[in-house]
Amino acid sequence: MSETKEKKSWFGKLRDGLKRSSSAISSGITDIFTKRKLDDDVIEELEELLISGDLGVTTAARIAANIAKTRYDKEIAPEEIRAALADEVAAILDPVAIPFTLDESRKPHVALIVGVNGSGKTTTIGKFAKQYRAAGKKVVLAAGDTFRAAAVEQLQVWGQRTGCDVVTTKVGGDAAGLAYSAMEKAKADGADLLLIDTAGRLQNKSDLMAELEKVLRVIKKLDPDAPHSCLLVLDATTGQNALNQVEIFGKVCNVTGLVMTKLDGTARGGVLVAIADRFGLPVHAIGVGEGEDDLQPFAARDFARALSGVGSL
Ligand SMILES: Nc1nc2c(ncn2[C@@H]2O[C@H](COP(=O)(O)OP(=O)(O)OP(=O)(O)O)[C@@H](O)[C@H]2O)c(=O)[nH]1
Repeated sequence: MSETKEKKSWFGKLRDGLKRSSSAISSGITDIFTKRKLDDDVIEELEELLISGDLGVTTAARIAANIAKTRYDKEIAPEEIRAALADEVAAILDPVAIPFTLDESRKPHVALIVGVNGSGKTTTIGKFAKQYRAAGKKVVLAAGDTFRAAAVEQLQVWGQRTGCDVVTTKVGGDAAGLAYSAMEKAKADGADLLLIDTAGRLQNKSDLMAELEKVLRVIKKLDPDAPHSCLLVLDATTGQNALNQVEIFGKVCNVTGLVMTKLDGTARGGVLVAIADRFGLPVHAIGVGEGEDDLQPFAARDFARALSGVGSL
């Protein structure tokens, strides 16, 4: 496939995935801006539209004000507003669109994957494993969500599918001990990347903190610089709650980057803009489906255009 065709199909997929997020914003813009001058009422309506699209109160207000700056008191076509919105959103997202990179000097590069239950951690690990295996890297997976037998099995399936060894322990086993064994194995095998799955139990915060802290302590015994990455996986469908998750996990571990999953079929994709604006953490990748190829590097401008409904009419 040519590069342009590949890019186009990826943009098409992103646009389709974000359809529910973008159609409300896009048709809302048409409703607000058809045959009306951009005055204070219109600015307020635009702001409300962006808030309902999960962009967050502060971010929505700033974007609406920026768009109004050079257009006040003029009749503006909806397409121009959509394009201006895409520019504003891209300006927020551009600085955080940073791909996940493997530190080749580490053997292994240790990445801890955190996030609440069901956010898509295991699936994301599988998708990353596939990408790095395809690039010829040796990858080891650690089934650190020892509480759920299904989570361990799910990771084993990904291991088989991608040709990666999976380190497991018995159900209910010690997650920190498991992480230690996985690191020993990854080191002995000369692995390039160790992806450690963790249990996500936000409803029981103190337990979660204690367990993650223990995992971190134990990993550092084998490599004081590890984990070299701590990736927080966020489920886009949780909307504004994702902001709390960034705060809570940020208190437990030094989150180095974000992956946002389930951007397909949610109307809440705008939350990524609110998160980028508030925390400025790198967004490495986004998930737009359950399949193994549905994890894509985060492309700020494409996302901004898809979310704003540019090019979809
Ligand atoms: N539509 C869609 N589904 C996804 C995506 N990523 C993950 N899923 C699905 O979300 C569900 C939960 O994903 P998991 O990877 O099991 O989530 P987890 O965070 O490991 O969950 P626990 O093991 O319960 O902590 C699964 O059914 C996945 O197939 C995505 O980008 N889009």
